Amino acid sequence: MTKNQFFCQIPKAELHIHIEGSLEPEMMFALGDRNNIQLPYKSVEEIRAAYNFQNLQSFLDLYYAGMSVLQTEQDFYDLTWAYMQKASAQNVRHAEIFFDPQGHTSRGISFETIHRGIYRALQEAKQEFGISSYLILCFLRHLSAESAMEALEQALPYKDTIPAVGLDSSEVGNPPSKFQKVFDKAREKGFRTVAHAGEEGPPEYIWEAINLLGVSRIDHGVRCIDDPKLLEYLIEKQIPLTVCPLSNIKLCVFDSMAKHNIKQLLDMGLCVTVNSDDPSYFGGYVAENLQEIESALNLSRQDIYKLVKNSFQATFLSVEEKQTRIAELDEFMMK
Ligand code: HPA
Ligand SMILES: [Zn+2]
Repeated sequence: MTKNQFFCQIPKAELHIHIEGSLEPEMMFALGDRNNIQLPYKSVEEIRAAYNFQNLQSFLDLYYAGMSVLQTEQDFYDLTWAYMQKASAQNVRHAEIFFDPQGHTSRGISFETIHRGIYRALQEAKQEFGISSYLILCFLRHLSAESAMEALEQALPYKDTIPAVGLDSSEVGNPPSKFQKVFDKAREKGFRTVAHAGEEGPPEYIWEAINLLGVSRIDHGVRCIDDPKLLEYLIEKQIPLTVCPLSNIKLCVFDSMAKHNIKQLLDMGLCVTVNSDDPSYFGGYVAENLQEIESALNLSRQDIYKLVKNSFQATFLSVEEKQTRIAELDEFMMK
């Protein structure tokens, strides 16, 4: 088995994927044509060439512009189905998938249209590929808390199909505390919570996500390294971090993969997991993320096993479901 085959075939979970960030340039063009939306690019190559980012915001500007081609239920279905096909090809057994409804409702698209398209693709992927999945509604933190509250209200009729809410978009200047009331209401309604924190923002934002938003996981969280007390807490409570290595390099969170701190965090005993974030924009799905860190950081087979096992442990699946998937992983490792 080649390395490439190993990383594709090892059974895994993905816990940090923005479905809108899986929009490949080819589909962006096709949907633009289908919906008569003019893109500021002449070709797929030109789109790929534009993906040179200096920081999170320079990426987000293109990410929100790219979303404009998503108009109909079928568009959301096609986007999600393409991701699930890719996930199946990389033996993702379970995915917890972010979507950004405010990025679409602000363009006049109904919550129902977005949800129906995405959810239908997830149900079909369960049937066809046996991949289980959960949806996580992300609030856009550059918008107001009132706007987030409105998105939460819109989601209530779909509560049974959206087990958790999260927080994404421009981090610095938009701390978790801004959304405390929204997250209080979400938890009261039975949603679990997660939040992007400590990607570009300081460790204090990670503390706020834990103490004010009651999160079960931190998305990114790599800047916890600057706060020894926080490291101790994350280790003791085994609060998972959904780390996205290729994203961190593309958005200049680290200068190079050799300087990424994921191996250090793993060795310290944190529950770190590997994920793709926005695979179309950052140049790789979850298997490529695993393979890149393996070679840049000299990871052992045991390190890879631990990272992948953590990914199942950190899901919102039941204890029994986790055990079943970890048994499948153990069987693969013994082959
Ligand atoms: O990595 C990210 N960080 C914050 N917001 C995002 N929205 C999509 N991807 C990201
Ligand atoms: Zn993200």
